[in-house]
Amino acid sequence: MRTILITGGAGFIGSNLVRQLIRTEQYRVINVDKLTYAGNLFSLRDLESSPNYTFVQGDIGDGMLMLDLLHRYEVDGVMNLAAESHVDRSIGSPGDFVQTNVVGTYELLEATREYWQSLPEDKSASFRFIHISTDEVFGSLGDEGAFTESTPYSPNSPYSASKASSDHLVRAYHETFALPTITTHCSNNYGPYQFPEKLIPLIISKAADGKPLPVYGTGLNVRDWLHVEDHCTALRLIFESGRVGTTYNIGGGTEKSNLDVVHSICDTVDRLTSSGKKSSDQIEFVRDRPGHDFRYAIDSSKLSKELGWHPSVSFAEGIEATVKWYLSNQDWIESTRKHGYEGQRLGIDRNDGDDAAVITSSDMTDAAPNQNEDCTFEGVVFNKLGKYEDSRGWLIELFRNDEVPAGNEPVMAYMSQTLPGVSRGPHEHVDQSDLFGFFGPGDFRLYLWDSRKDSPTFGQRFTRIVGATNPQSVIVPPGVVHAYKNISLHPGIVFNAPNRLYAGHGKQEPVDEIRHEEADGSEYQLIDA
Ligand SMILES: Cc1cn([C@H]2C[C@H](O)[C@@H](COP(=O)(O)OP(=O)(O)O[C@H]3O[C@H](C)C(=O)[C@H](O)[C@H]3O)O2)c(=O)[nH]c1=O
Repeated sequence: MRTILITGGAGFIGSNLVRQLIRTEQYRVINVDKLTYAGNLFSLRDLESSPNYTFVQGDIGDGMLMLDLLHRYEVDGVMNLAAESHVDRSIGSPGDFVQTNVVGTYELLEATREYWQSLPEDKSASFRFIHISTDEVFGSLGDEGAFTESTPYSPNSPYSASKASSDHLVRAYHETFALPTITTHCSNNYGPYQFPEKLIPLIISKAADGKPLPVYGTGLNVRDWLHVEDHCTALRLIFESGRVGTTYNIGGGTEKSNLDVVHSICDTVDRLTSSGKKSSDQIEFVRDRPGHDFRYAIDSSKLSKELGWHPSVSFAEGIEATVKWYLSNQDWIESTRKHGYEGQRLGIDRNDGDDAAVITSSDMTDAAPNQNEDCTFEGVVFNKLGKYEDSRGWLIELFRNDEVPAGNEPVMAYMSQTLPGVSRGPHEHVDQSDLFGFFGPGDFRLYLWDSRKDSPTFGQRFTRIVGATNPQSVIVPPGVVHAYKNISLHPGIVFNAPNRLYAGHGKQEPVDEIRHEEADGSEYQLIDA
């Protein structure tokens, strides 16, 4: 039995690979994963009791930990799947990609080199370092042709540039130190356990929930779809018999335009849910991804000739099984939400430079149906916050007492930071009105409920996305229950200037707050739509 250290084994491809390797009963797997937003131990709960499976939480950038694990478990090979992998996120926060994909791979290579050089000859000869990369390092194709192993690198996104950099490091460690490395380049994977920010799981979830289906640009961009199970089989074969110092392309041989993929998903969702609706009516063409590669296609003939690998799952079977899996694994989808991602658009040009999660107007409609409607609750006043920018930075006027409606003039001010996915409230005040400022960093979903029995809008709810992408102030009068949740990927800031002192003069009086957070069966639930 060989022991493999899999990095990123709690991610999409990683967790499928861990499961496949354990199933063969020929491997012991040490899974080291940092558990970022995309790493999910829920994906591997069926393996928790397996004697051949060990999980360690850790970062590939922690070279000491990597070295310790390699020695402690007497590892026979490394398969490096730890990576930041979402192109849209790399537009908002390229630094995370450089850190994990470039610096992390370097630290892992260094630890592996030191360990490998300490091995006895027989063990060092059979040792392998497999680096899992992407076809995106080759850039974009026109209408014709396919990427081969000799296609020159031409990465277009911070994501693909960071993967290309890591590929070069891996190659250099082979050329310079003779570390037995192999690099693989795969096309777009799909299948179970894929984080629902990627096209296929995103569209399945939104189609099933009756939400708008965002298609970037014209929808004519082409991807070559590879079922994750086929990808993992190829990785296993390459680990066992691949030629050291070379690279292998792994593609599904299934080129499809994004629009075709979305239509296939819609048809499958409609058939499987027997809803009688036509999900494709929900398709919305939205602003294109910056630097959007037009077409990817992979020539896997080297892998087929040398190792006899061929994809075995057709797109028709694969998409049917994948849609079924997502429809019947709602608990897994829920488990991905704890880091605050709820299907919002990522990766549009940043408009104020402070947040990766940037939401377009179409997402706002999607996430909060009344985004563009006025709030009709008496006394609730929204105000768009203007940002004055110059070469030094920006300035926002949060309120002016010559503009604040009489009776709401602030007497104190404070700011709070709220972590991604975390909410504050719901609560209300008997006497106090709040004057909130949401201007970033962070985007918040603000919830208001009118609980004033004598109000014409009594019992109604209003939600709006406010913050970095939609800077707004809002006055919330007494009797209006309010809550907000940070729906972005970074800590967010909220300003508040109430018209009453917290706990009164000298903090000697009762706090004016009716809290509904803990109330059982409360009507004030933070439900998104
Ligand atoms: C999320 C989303 C995507 N798209 C388009 C953008 C692409 O043309 C296509 C697939 O997008 P996705 O982000 O799922 O995947 P790629 O950008 O092709 O990259 C993926 O495949 C390679 C190999 C990797 O290496 C990446 O790690 C992996 O994320 O659908 C939309 O039209 N709407 C959407 O909401």
